[in-house]
Amino acid sequence: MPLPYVLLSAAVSLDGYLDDTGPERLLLSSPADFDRVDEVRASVDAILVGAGTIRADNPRLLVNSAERRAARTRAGRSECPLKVTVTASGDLDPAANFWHTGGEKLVYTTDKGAERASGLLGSSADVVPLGPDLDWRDLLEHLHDVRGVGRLMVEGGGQVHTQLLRQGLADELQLVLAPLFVGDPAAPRLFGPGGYQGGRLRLCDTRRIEDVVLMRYEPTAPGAGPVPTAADRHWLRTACELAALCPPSDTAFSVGAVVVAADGTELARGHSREGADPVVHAEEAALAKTDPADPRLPGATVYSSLEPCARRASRPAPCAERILAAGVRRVVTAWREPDTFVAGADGTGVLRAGGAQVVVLPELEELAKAPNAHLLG
Ligand SMILES: NC(=O)C1=CN([C@@H]2O[C@H](COP(=O)(O)OP(=O)(O)OC[C@H]3O[C@@H](n4cnc5c(N)ncnc54)[C@H](OP(=O)(O)O)[C@@H]3O)[C@@H](O)[C@H]2O)C=CC1
Ligand SMILES: Nc1c(N[C@@H]2O[C@H](COP(=O)(O)O)[C@@H](O)[C@H]2O)[nH]c(=O)[nH]c1=O
Repeated sequence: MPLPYVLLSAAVSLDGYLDDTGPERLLLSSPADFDRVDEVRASVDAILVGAGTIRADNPRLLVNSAERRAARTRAGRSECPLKVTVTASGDLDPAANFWHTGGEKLVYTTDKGAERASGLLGSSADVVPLGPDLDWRDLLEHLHDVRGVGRLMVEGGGQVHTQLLRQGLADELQLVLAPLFVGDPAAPRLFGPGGYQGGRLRLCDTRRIEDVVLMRYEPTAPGAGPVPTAADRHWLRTACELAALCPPSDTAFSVGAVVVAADGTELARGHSREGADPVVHAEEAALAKTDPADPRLPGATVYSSLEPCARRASRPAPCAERILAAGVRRVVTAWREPDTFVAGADGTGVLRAGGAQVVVLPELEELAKAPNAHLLG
């Protein structure tokens, strides 16, 4: 199911704290950085904070620039993004600024929390119970499907950021490092203890903004099971984009593939008809660049814009078999093979019979098909 693009935004001290324990919100960003945050707010459909941040900061979470609000209105959007919070207790102060500024407000909670939140807030917000416990994926699906949110900015606090990152639901982290120390172990930290992705995140961008530094990171570690993560979507999109590099053909699909280790390290990438080989397939080209003895292959994921082939005339081994032979046991793809060249090709079936897991992301199917439009009639 498609989910919103989830952008985590936070500012931290040099010792990793989000705030101090004083009554006022600690300003970690510089003035120009707060303006950057305002620009990001103006670009999104919704902003989410945890109930802890509403209690601690009493935020308004508005687009502060009149020009940016006007630009949103001109584009047919609401002046300010939808404001969203999460609570299990339902214990929300009805006098908080959150409810009395900006446009629509939405509270995600549990069945139990909903009674309390609805009683306290009345008509100030839509209260949506998500069952006995709050599942983040359900929340994001609801935001996407019911509220039409394509891009979500999450402005903390630490509990919320930690859960979204650990559950593989964050597409991007925009982190600002501020040149000051908090030094109080009772203060809230950005990320709490627990299991995170192995390996390193990808550093996409850094920017000096007055005396703070903005770092943009993307999680890279593939998901571990049948449920796709934000990193899975990222890598599959990369595979789909690689297909644009294929020399054109009227007799074969244009496909891109990437092989990624469990810690998010890219092992190889390839595309159809790469180099001087007029018949090579994307997965075959990518796997040819890996070392068959690489101990990371059994834990790796192959991303392929089109389902790996099950039969082919041009070479003895189809890609589904090559993937199994390489020891890879997880494949993520956007598009099941149509009957255009091979009737009833079922690479997914071959892979599953060989013990590999195949995850299909239909939301990227159109992107995978785009360089093949001339073949699809
Ligand atoms: N420097 C920065 O960029 C930022 C700093 N901050 C700081 O962070 C601090 C607040 O962070 P923190 O204390 O971690 O609080 P959070 O804002 O992360 O909110 C935590 C609360 O959200 C609700 N919640 C979280 N996860 C779930 C779930 N899975 N199901 C249901 N409800 C859930 C709970 O509410 P309930 O208790 O009602 O059940 C929980 O207590 C403040 O001091 C604030 O100033 C915040 C944002 C940005
Ligand atoms: N302190 C801090 C942030 N805090 C965030 O800003 C929110 C308040 O925004 P507003 O309602 O516009 O005043 C607050 O609830 C929290 O999410 N953000 C940052 O980029 N940098 C900072 O240093």
